Amino acid sequence: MNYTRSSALFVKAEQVIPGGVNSPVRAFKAVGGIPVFVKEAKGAYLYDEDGNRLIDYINSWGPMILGHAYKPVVDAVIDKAKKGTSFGMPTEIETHIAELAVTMVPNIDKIRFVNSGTEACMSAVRLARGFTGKDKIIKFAGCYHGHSDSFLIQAGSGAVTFGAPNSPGVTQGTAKDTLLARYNDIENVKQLIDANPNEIACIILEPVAGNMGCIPPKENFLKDLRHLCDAHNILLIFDEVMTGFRLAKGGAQERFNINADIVCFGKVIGGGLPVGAFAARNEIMEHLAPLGPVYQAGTLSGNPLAMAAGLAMLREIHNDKELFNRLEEKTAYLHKGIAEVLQANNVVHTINRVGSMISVHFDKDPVVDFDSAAKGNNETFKKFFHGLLNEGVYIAPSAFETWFITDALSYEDLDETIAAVGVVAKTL
Ligand SMILES: Cc1ncc(COP(=O)(O)O)c(C=O)c1O
Ligand SMILES: NCC(=O)CCC(=O)O
Repeated sequence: MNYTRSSALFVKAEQVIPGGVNSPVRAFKAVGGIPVFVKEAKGAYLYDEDGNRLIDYINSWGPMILGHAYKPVVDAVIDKAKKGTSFGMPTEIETHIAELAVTMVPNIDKIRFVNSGTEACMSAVRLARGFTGKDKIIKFAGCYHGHSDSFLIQAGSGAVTFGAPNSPGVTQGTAKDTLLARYNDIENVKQLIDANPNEIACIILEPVAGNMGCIPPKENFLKDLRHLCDAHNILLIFDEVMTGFRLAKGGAQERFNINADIVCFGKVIGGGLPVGAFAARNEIMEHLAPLGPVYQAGTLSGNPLAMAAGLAMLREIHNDKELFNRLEEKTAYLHKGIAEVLQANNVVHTINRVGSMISVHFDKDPVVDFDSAAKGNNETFKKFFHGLLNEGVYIAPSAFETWFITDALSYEDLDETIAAVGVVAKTL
């Protein structure tokens, strides 16, 4: 593989963009080397500026569940763009996507659209505080809820990849209201609740963690959190920015049959355009401006292009009865294939998978929380990453990320990927 043009473009970008990237996870700092510059993408493939074809397992970090440049989504955006790109006034399409989302997702009456997952989670916590009249929140080490101040406390994803899970710039005043728990450890959550009686507004979590690799919730973890929240007048917030419209039509709530009080969305709901959303029952959403006193706003919120992309995407997902089965089967096939070749080459590993989220960890022990994820051998991961890139397979340049499987992947693509892992495994 030749990356001459990517290298040249990166040098130029570094002159005018910090680190040459507009989001840190795109940099290759944790694995070394030069980020690949994309020229275009179609279906399961990226085509970079040097003319390389890569099988894509990042998929824009989740949104492209049906593949890149998916025709119904692209057509909807082109059609809308011709009619004006932003009005700052209500449009009918906002109601259409809201109606569809409320139909697909359990236990929500109303949904408010914003521009990113960060905004969705930030607003959801403000709403929970406004609704309960309490200040503190519980979050889990290794979970990532975007880059707003309250969440950059032992945050996962790029924050941990680059060694700043507690970012400078977050004030002590803000940090003291975020209590930190261990993922999958219900006793730890109980201790925090007991130590802060009547002070906790909400517990926010990724119902399947995807920002420290993929970590499934242990049996009963979500159910026990639900019971604790009910017993202590705490709102349960599911951050479904990754899992929403990916693990099932109704996301993790449907898949695990647990109701959250507020649900956050991003990624898939925008079809690849900048969209986030948060949703809840009427009783909670009535506290939001202009109905209630909790303020939240946005010049570009509900933007017509973003709503057109999101609506086209949700319609496809809603109408395709077999989509989630296909995704599950493809991901299970990949899981089995990778496990076999790593085992055959005596590479110590653990693979986690839920639905179409999967991650490979270079450690023999189960990966169930942040500490066990951080134990993975990063030197092996670096070789694995670069080895796969050299074979034309693009995974996230960090061990603290999940792979996202797209329906555009064929079984030939999966076989090619497994063969590439086989080649790389010999070098680990
Ligand atoms: C679970 C989760 N929540 C929130 C976010 C923040 O979303 P965004 O990057 O759109 O701000 C992300 C990813 O970025 C995420 O994975
Ligand atoms: N796990 C990483 C993400 O989901 C977000 C990507 C970004 O921050 O650019």
